[in-house]
Amino acid sequence: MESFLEAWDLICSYCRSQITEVSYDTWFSKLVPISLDFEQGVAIIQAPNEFHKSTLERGFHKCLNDAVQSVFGPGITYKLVTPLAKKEKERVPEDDEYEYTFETFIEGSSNKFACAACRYVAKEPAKNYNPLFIYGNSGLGKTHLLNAIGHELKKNFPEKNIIYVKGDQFSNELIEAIRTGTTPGFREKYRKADALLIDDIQFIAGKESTQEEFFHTFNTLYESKKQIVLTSDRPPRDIATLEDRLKTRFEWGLTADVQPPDFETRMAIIKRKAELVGLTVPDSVCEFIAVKLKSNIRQLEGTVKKLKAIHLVEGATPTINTAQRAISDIVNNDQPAPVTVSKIIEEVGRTYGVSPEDIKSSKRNANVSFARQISMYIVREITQMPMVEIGKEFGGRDHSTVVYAIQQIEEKSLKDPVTKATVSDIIKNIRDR
Ligand SMILES: Nc1ncnc2c1ncn2[C@@H]1O[C@H](COP(=O)(O)OP(=O)(O)OP(=O)(O)O)[C@@H](O)[C@H]1O
Repeated sequence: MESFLEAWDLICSYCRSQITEVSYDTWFSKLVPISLDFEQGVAIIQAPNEFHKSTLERGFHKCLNDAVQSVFGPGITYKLVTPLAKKEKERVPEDDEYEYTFETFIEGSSNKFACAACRYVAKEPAKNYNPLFIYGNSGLGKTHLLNAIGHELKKNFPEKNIIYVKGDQFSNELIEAIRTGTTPGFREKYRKADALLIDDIQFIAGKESTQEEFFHTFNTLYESKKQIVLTSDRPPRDIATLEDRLKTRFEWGLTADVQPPDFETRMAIIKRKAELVGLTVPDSVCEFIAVKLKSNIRQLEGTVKKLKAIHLVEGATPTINTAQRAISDIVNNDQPAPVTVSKIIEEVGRTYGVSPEDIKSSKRNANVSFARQISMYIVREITQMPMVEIGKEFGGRDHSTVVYAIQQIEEKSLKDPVTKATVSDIIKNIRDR
């Protein structure tokens, strides 16, 4: 027997003989053998999701364990893992995951300036570059750099209180604090930070109370000489619905951008990522990937991980062919998820502090009606759905209500630049997510 994949057929046959066909098809047919570690005595098997994994562990542990031992002998057990969620927001360390530190960050001309600024801030917080504002397109390393600052600050100043938070998480926490009457606690938490690192600050734009709260948090921290680092997909002046007083403040310190990496940097990243997952990739294959994927480091990394998975399952050394396969998988998986009406309603609701249920309800309070009209307008704008269908999505409303709502927003956008900018920001947020 040459590979885990061949042994896997035997494990499957064993399981099939122990349980019903329906159970087998439902729970076992979607499992993927990942690797076998004789030293640790464990066979790693991938389940499609957490629900699948826990059902197997609860209901079929004995069957799977017996199957693994009948093939590999006693002493070998199994471990179920699930794939990492796409564009995962909270980092979950996995076996082949590495920390987001300066050591694992590859520098090149496209990010040299931003990286130097981050290193400086981690060494000399709140000295010269406060706030530090890093911006650039998706997948170019902003989150990585922000976390690297966090790690380094912790190392250099273990006693300091360093807070890392996403822009939308800050906003959600504030909404929850207002709902539960715990805003003093919320304020205290953020205003007591020695360094506040906020990822994707653009998500607070257009949200009135979040911006108001953040304005005061910013002032308190800035005046008491605490470091603030922000990341965004755009420079402050291009965040349309960000209040002017925040835009100005964000530009008080240093603004640095990260650009797509050049060829040499892409090559270095591919090689380093391969090294980190313990995979040898021939130079010709690295070059092939670097020529194909130019604008997103997340995709470079995904391709290397995919090559590693192919290597583990098929035992194949990476070739141009396998790289081609890995790239098309990654690029296809990286396509944005289709925009749904619920996603639009959710984003509008978040911006205006109205719940999605209220937007779809028959409530007529001014703020709810306005959020509903905006939602209808954006649904039409993004999906081009027929008016009748849009009406159905909003609690079975008549198509004339939708026509009226769209007219209202069109007129208001012409007269009121804030509405216009808010709508375009919401659309951008929805498309970027
Ligand atoms: N210069 C680099 N060296 C090594 N790894 C990098 C580099 N740039 C990005 N990466 C890796 O690429 C992946 C995506 O990077 P990251 O999440 O930091 O991007 P981002 O700019 O924050 O994207 P988004 O705006 O979509 O959140 C991460 O796994 C990160 O480690």
